[in-house]
Amino acid sequence: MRHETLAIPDLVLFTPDIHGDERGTFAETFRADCFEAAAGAADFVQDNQSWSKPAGTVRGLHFQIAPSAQGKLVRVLQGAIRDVAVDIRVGSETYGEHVAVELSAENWRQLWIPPGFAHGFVTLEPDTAVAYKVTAHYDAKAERGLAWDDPALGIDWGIDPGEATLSRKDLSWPRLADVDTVYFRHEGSEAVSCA
Ligand SMILES: Cc1cn([C@H]2C[C@H](O)[C@@H](COP(=O)(O)OP(=O)(O)O[C@H]3O[C@@H](C)C(=O)[C@@H](O)[C@H]3O)O2)c(=O)[nH]c1=O
Repeated sequence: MRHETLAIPDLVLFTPDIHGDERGTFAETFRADCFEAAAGAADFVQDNQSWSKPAGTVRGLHFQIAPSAQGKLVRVLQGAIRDVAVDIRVGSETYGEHVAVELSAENWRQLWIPPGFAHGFVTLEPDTAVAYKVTAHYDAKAERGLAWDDPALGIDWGIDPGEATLSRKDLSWPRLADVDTVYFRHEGSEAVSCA
């Protein structure tokens, strides 16, 4: 399992080693020891999976607030996504900035998004299945979101906004500047190397 930190260093991109033979492929998709060495300890308590029919489906931008704040380890089982994490930790040098990474069934990559980020993705292919582990249970009362097309966030989703497929809920989230509650504060953290 290889890993790299991204432009916002608390985000970690993992790439499993793929073993191929005449039958197909094998990969370790999660190693607690490697994860902890790269990103710090996390207690995953729930696995989620979504399937999106049309390409151009946008889910997000989502986060849960305390006491149900979630870290998420995201990967793609089928198809491809542009996965986006927005830093919403007040006091962070990268507050309001985001990282976008392509995750696909083909590249096997996984993105670790710790608590303190809003998360969303757009599907780049029809019939895309996304799986992710989370560090806190689903808590509908703690669900919050940001407008996916907030111009201040400057996210390039790679699609014509008129062609995006979104849930009604995801069309109603506020822009970041209109959120006047501090949900997360930045507390410095440091990624260490995976053995
Ligand atoms: C997220 C979630 C949803 N649900 C239910 C609520 C609802 O009836 C249905 C669909 O929920 P949503 O519309 O929120 O699903 P979705 O838009 O796919 O939500 C997900 O989006 C991505 C971007 C994330 O980051 C996730 O954490 C999660 O928020 O599933 C659960 O039962 N458990 C869960 O953990």
